[in-house]
Amino acid sequence: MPMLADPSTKYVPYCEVPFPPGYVRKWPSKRTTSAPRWLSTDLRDGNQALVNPMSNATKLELFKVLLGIGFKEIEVAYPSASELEYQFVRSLIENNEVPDGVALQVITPARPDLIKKSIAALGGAKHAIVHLYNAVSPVFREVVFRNTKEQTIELTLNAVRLVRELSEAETARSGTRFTLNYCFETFSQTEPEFVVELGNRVLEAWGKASPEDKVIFNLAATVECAPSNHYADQVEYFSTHINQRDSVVLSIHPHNDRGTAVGATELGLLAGGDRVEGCLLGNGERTGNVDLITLALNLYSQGITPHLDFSNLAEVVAVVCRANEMAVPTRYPYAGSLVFSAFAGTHQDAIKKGFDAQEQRWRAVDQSGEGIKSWAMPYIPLDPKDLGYGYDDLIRVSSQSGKAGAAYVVKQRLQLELPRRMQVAFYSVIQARAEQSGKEMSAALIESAFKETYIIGAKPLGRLHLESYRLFPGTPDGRSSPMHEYPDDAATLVGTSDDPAVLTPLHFEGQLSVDGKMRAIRGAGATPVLAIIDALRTSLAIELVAAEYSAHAVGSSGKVCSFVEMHRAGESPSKSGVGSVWGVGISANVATAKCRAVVSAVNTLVGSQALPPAKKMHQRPPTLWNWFKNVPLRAGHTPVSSLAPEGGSRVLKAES
Ligand SMILES: CC(=O)SCCNC(=O)CCNC(=O)[C@H](O)C(C)(C)COP(=O)(O)OP(=O)(O)OC[C@H]1O[C@@H](n2cnc3c(N)ncnc32)[C@H](O)[C@@H]1OP(=O)(O)O
Ligand SMILES: CC(C)C(=O)C(=O)O
Ligand SMILES: [Mg+2]
Repeated sequence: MPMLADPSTKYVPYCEVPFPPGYVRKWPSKRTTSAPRWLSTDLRDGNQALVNPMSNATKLELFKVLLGIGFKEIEVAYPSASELEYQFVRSLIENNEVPDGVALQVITPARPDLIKKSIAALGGAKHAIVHLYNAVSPVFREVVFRNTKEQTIELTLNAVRLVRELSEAETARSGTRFTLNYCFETFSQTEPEFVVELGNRVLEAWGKASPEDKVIFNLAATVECAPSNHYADQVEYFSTHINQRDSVVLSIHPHNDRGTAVGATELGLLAGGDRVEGCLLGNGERTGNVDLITLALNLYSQGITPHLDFSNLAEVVAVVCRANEMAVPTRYPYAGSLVFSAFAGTHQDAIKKGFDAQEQRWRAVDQSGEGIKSWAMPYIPLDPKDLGYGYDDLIRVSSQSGKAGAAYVVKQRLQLELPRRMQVAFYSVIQARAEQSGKEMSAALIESAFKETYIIGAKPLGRLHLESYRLFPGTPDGRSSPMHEYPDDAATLVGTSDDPAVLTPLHFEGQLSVDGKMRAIRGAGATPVLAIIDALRTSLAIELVAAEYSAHAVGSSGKVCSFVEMHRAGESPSKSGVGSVWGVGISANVATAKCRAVVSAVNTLVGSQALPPAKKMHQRPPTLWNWFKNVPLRAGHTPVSSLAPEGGSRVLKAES
């Protein structure tokens, strides 16, 4: 059957709440400033909707999780539904499973036999809440109960009187304190004036509501049939018309048929609701009850303590899913596996910038001792760490991602802060691989792509590999110059001492493996970078230019990472970096990091290009090399820099 061209021929919209003309609603201008009372009905409303209701062992496990989260009111059963349900309540009481300060709630329909059974189940509890319900809307009155309004009131009051009588007898017998929670089932579809009339009659029949011993009225949106503002109007109407308002608690019990149970609850609380009944992850009949996790964390992210602890949300989710044989959609608020992950490039860029800025802000707070370390993160409303998640999955890279995403992963995994132009270059590597595979580039894949691209690793990966080297001041014939230490490593960190003007000319000699064959290279320059470039130019017959250079310490590892952007002489790269390549070098020694970075870049530059054979002069160890090998180290003098492949040194102890 096709959908109707005019659905109004079939569906009747909701009726307005009968506020007097000119009435100014209070709820729209209110603001939530504290958490409501919470009632978990996972073990009743949630359980009754399951394909396979929970065993009592599972119910007990979930009950303990609910206690751990901090619930003080828990609806544990529908004791008249089955012997198992009844026994569950008895076992909680008899086995002392209920801590002080926690109230057990059970539900019962307004039928004498079932009320009796329910109250009997509660005997011996410290604090019990009898949740009595009957549906009151026109369609239920007419179709299900075939009752007039008066008969509906009569049915309700008889049940209330019976609850009072039996509960008082039980109090006398076992000392259990009882509270009445009367539920207008289908409240949200019932005439507001009738609900108020019925509520006032319930208060009369109960006869003992007081500010110290309040009656709870459950305003159930048994079926969500209208927008959330309408529910708020209904709650405000009830809240402002019911007698003895200071002696009643308004409980909000929304279902999610229109997908707006959370919004309805939040507005219902503004409108006068004091207490919320719902389930973890919104389990329950049809589209479920309102989700208490979402509600609590919505409050939390507004700086309001919910008095519910979800600091290990994944564990709670696992238990709830197992108990209910359900799965959480990946996009589910707070609990879904993807809700703290960004795939889209602009989101990743904003998050990366957000973290950088936040780090600075928080450092300033630490240093000054003033202000708060407030969370202000683009796209992420709540710190995932507060829920027990890490930041590992925050940025996930696919072909929809941009440079910032890959750069973030490199920073997370390798503690390397890529220069902006290098981010662009590395992004093109990742983009190509992502497009080729059509799949996500996991953090591990990004890390290995980075290492492959920039030839970082324990084993020589590229065609060129610097096996060992010496840097020393003076020229190749400067054997008369005494060896001395290169200016303090720390001073070379940001490249200022790479200024040729302030440095003594340096000579570079090294052993370079080219396509697996070792050759000696040498050159001279005002800085380590220029000196090794000169050596490579001579040996490989490539005119090279270093365009951009930077370095930073690698976390607290004691190592330094150098980045160098290079291109062939005569080819100037575009602003976006087309025409240049990047190299990366990491070492405890700054000069070594620089040399490695240059070799890393040159590896990419040469690609598969044929390289000239080693020049004869380099096929034997150069004179100066021999001189170095034989000269005894003078006390207080150490080699300027030396490098060997990780895992062993050919010549001198490695400093890498
Ligand atoms: C919106 C909610 O979540 S309400 C809670 C719903 N939860 C459950 O129903 C789970 C447990 N329920 C059960 O185990 C059973 O339905 C029982 C034990 C309560 C009743 O079982 P039965 O006696 O076999 O009745 P059954 O469920 O078939 O029908 C309900 C009867 O109770 C009446 N009824 C329904 N709700 C109520 C109520 N709140 N108060 C009084 N009578 C009610 C119906 O009109 C119907 O009466 P009828 O037989 O005279 O026509
Ligand atoms: C019976 C009540 C409490 C209920 O679960 C509902 O109306 O949804
Ligand atoms: Mg319900």
